[in-house]
Amino acid sequence: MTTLPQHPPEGTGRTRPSAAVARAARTLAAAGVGPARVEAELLAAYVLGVPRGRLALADDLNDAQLARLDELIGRRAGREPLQHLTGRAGFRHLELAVGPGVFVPRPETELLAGWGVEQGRGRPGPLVVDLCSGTGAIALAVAQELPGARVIAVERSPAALAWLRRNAAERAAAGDRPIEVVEADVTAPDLLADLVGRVDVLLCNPPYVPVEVVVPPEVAAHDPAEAVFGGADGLAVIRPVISRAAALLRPGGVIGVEHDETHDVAVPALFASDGRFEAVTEHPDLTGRPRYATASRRADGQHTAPGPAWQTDSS
Ligand SMILES: C[S@@+](CC[C@H](N)C(=O)[O-])C[C@H]1O[C@@H](n2cnc3c(N)ncnc32)[C@H](O)[C@@H]1O
Repeated sequence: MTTLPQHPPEGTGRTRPSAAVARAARTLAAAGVGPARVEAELLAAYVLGVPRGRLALADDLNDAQLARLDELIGRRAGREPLQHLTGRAGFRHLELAVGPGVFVPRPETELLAGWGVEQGRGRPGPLVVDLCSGTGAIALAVAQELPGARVIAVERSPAALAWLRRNAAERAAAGDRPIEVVEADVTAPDLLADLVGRVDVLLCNPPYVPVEVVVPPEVAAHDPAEAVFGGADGLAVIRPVISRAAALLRPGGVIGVEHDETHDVAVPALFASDGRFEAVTEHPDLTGRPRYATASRRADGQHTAPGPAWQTDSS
């Protein structure tokens, strides 16, 4: 006969992970935070120091661990971002350090980074620039997935730069090719002056939410405003970035810019009307919402008359 292990009930110094997770999930669900079960599991796994997938096999929580989980669940119910509680955010194959003062990288941006990686393949020793780099998510993903690339990350915020430098150092210590960090305003007309006509792939996830838009509490209270809001129409950073990209890119070089889901016409139109780009394409994210626009610097390096045409990537 098989004897099942007996687990003591809560209040006796040990609590089964399943019981702790169930209670935590109820608290999060009541606060309207979610997916409650997933987040409860992630925080319980964090407290126990195990991967989420090993939670069912983990030891019971002792009183100190249970108290720690209760504290974290309370803060999450108060809308502190999950990634600030654990101090890490997953992005493609990376685990980045995050916290107050820096924008938490979002899953939808993984698509733009992946597009950049694909564009860099086949170009010998490509020069890749990540504007508005934040944690360095895009730059570091490219550096990891394109080991032959020279990658430059540009950021203005001192607080974000501290996280960016920390992540860059962590990844270099882990063996990835080091990236170069530049402190600069991406809207400056002379941005990266020594790279004019030399950049192969330029990627940018700028602040793009129109200032009047009401954002969720996690974003309003914990993402820096300068990382989120892009002026009255949301295009205040994108406009100068597109113009400067036309100077920085080599003929045939490419650019990808993430944008607000309401800008599926406005951003392609900015590329088309500049006259120095071709192959302007709008891309959806995994939920089907318009998410980023891409374009290629005209191979002849010349201007065209402003053109109206762009396409939508429906693949
Ligand atoms: C939406 S966050 C993107 C961060 C990161 N690239 C990512 O995808 O997670 C935008 C970033 O741009 C930075 N930023 C905003 N305006 C800037 C400017 N004019 N020059 C340089 N960086 C700027 C913010 O500090 C923030 O880190």
